Amino acid sequence: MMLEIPEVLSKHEVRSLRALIDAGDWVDGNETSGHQSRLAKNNEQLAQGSDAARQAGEAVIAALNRTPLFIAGALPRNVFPPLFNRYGKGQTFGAHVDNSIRALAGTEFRIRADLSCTLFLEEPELYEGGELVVEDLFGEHRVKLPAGHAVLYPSSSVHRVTPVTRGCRVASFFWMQSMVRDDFSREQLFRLDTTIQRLSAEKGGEDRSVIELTSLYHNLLRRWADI
Ligand SMILES: O=C(O)CCC(=O)C(=O)O
Ligand SMILES: [Fe+2]
Repeated sequence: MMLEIPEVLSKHEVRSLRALIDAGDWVDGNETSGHQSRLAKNNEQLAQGSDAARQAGEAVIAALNRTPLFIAGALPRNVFPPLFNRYGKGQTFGAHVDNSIRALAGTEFRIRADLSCTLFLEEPELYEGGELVVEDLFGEHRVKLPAGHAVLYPSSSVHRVTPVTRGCRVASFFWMQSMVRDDFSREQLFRLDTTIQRLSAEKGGEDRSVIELTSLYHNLLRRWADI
């Protein structure tokens, strides 16, 4: 499932985050690449482990944690510390698949990447190109969102970023392990969750159907979740 998540960050928060990361140290993006994606990747990344990256990453995590749509769609178990990238004119990231396992060098922390996320940090009218293109059985999905908005997509998908031909695309990107590993099951839970919320707004939380569906939601989550 692909899911757009609007307004993870307000415009004001985007500006503060940009001030922080723009002043940081940027290095060749291949620092975090797997073997195959190294061939396809041509961008820059905020130096991993730098103060700016750590502080900015914490701000992104805090914003995600207060975004109900993110929690409902991702059912996150562990989020890899967010990274930051930018693509100037001519830069691109060709078709690749994200590594299945992500480890944080020098620590015990590692996750199975179930979901990938791009949080856009530049307004779309300020650069040309730089679309995230995610492939699935239904075709190609092109995504370019306002600054502060994010998209979640399965880490199992082949995806790419089209060449930037004007301006500079800036984003935060990261991977997460979900409590529900299977993309199909997670999507059914998300659809059930949003239906319950809609029904509950119409009929109130005490409505018998709302109670039954909520029970179904939690019983399926109980069955499928690893925590
Ligand atoms: O820049 C993006 O939106 C995606 C980056 C990406 O696919 C990756 O780093 O694996
Ligand atoms: Fe990727």
